[in-house]
Amino acid sequence: MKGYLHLQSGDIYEGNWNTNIPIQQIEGEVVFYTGMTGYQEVLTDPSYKDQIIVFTYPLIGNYGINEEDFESKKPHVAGVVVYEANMETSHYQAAYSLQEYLEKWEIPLLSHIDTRAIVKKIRAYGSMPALISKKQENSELGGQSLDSEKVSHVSEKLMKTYGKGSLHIVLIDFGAKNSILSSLLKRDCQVTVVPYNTSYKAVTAIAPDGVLLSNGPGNPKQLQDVLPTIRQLVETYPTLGICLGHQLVALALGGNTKKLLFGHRGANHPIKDYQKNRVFMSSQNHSYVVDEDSIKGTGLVGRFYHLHDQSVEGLIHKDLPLQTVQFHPEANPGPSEGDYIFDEFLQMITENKRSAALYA
Ligand SMILES: NC(=O)CC[C@H](N)C(=O)O
Repeated sequence: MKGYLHLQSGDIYEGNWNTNIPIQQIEGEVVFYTGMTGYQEVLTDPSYKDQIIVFTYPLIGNYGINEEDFESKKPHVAGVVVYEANMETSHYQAAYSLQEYLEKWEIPLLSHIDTRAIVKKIRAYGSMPALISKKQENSELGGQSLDSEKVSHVSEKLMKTYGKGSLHIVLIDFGAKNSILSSLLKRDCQVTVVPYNTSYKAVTAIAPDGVLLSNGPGNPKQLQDVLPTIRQLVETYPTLGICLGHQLVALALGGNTKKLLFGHRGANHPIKDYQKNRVFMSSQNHSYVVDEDSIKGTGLVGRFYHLHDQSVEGLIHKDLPLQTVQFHPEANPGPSEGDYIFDEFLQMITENKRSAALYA
């Protein structure tokens, strides 16, 4: 049957409604992802919560969905728009086709939509509220607040410890991707994942060697309540902030964030690391960025910048063992060239322990 994508700009795109689900219509913020592969990781990355994702690569679903590459327990996107959806799969690990997986979770999949036209629209007007509907007329857009707080819906509710490694990291879960946990576990860490609103006192009771603030959905300014805790944590423990975690560190130390017109979502975003004087490709998924002018006087200094728009892609601190990145060093999907950030984080912790022992 036919299905329609209604944009807030008034444009309506006709395509095929592929999923056999009871839902007639869903609302979300429409954004686009430019990577050729990695749709399984994108669908299950909690940072995409409530977004309608347009895949720009024209053939999605070829290798199906497997049991291994999930970034969380379920998909978080509101809806999926593609040009051609492969309804069969061709991969020895495939457990579901794209269509079967989205049906299981009652997520609409629209295909044969002119995705290039939509991307041009989003690039001109920005990411905007949209509807996927079985109806062509009468779109009622904007009923649900798209800027609502989303982290509390995706963060784990209970603490849990993984691994037996030599350094103990507290991973604050704002909607963390599994790959962040596995990036630490494979580097000989023990990791305690804690809910996003865990108090400073509760973290100190765990006595970790370092703290990692995870990625997560929505506008960082919706999370004012956690900023005092983050400030205390970065003043106490070596800290790494990834994506939303990076934005929250900037806010906690007095900086500001702003929304990009259409964000960065893809697997080939070029970053310059001014400390190492090198350029590498990164995996990205964000709408918000730290405002460069706002970090003056906070102690934070820009280290990584995006080569397309010169936006801030990572910070270090003048005095504290604190580092943050806007891109995804854990990748998945995407190139893993930025994964030296995890090695630097663990090195920072080891050095911090050494100097603490020296002055004890
Ligand atoms: N991947 C993330 O952590 C995204 C951070 C934030 N929700 C943004 O869109 O900018």
